[in-house]
Amino acid sequence: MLKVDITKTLKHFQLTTSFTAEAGITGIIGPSGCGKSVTLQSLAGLQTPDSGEISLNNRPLFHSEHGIHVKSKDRNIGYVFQNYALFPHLTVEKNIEYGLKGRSSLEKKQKVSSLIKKVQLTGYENHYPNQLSGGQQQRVALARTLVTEPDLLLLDEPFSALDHHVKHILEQELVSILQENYSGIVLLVTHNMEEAYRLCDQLILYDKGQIIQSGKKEDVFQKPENTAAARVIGCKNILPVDSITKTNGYITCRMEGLNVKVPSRHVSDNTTHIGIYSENIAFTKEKEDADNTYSFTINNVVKGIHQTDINLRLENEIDIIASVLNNEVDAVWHGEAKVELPMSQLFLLKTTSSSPQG
Ligand SMILES: Nc1ncnc2c1ncn2[C@@H]1O[C@H](COP(=O)(O)OP(=O)(O)OP(=O)(O)O)[C@@H](O)[C@H]1O
Repeated sequence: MLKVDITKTLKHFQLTTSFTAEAGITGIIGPSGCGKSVTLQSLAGLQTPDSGEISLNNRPLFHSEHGIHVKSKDRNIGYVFQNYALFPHLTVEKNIEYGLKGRSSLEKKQKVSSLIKKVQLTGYENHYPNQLSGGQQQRVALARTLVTEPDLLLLDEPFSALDHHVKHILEQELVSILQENYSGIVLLVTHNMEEAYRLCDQLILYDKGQIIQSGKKEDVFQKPENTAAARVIGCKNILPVDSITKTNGYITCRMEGLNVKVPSRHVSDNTTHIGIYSENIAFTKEKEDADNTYSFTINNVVKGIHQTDINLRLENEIDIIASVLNNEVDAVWHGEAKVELPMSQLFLLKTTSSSPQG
């Protein structure tokens, strides 16, 4: 198990992070510059926290009070960087072999050739990095790390340098390479929500150097707890609540004169906002006076390849964004539909100290 509890003063804020991670893929997600890479670098021993402790499988790697700071090379942690950082003057084989310095020639040969097979680079042993595609370079970087049999594998935006169309394939490749060849702990840094959801088991959400939520990925995406977490996971509608009334079985949130009903099991004393994914907003003709159903006008429409974002103004002048499939846009535009905020899709949020109001 990895245990982390560290602080480090950065340029614009203090990184204060405390979490544990077990075997499987744990994703660290958050906006650009929120401290994700500094966290990985601190684990790898490339940056030194100001205080706190880090241990891996009960072995202390860093402890500010006990003066422990295990050198980077002695931590048994593998690190795959954003740009793979392969040695340009070394062949695929030599790049992978690099991590095995000091081992016998026979061991090196066996381990390298086994890894080359596993990451499907047979035939490329004598190629140089600039003769490989982005995906092949990524596999060399992964092989170079896995060959050292690390206890912890750090992946910092491993897909950011790749074209969109190969990303999906390589993601699945990465998952199957890891499933077949690695049983340790993986920390994956990304700011791509879809990627995080597809690849990770557990998630840690960051904002300005703080953990704002963590847990099983399904829970984090389905039940964001605060406005900052909702923003990080890509919720486009985070609406301020003026007051809350509890009634039997549900609560009523008042927003600028509009009543929104929410199941009471979600209630929390310090709720400040309601959130709903734009994809979960519904349009309805039948339920004229149904709960959470409102008239609207359309402010503007942004058409994507498959999906359109419709910026709506509700009857009380609150603006929300609804995402609909392109072939459903006409029905919304020309119909006499009302917009519905389905009760089961709403979540109540509190404001965290690190998240801006509104
Ligand atoms: N040693 C350091 N001392 C002070 N500030 C630092 C140090 N290292 C990094 N920073 C700053 O800390 C902030 C967080 O950087 P970090 O690279 O961890 O962000 P990130 O979340 O990984 O961002 P991105 O997603 O863009 O890679 C940045 O403003 C960076 O300039």
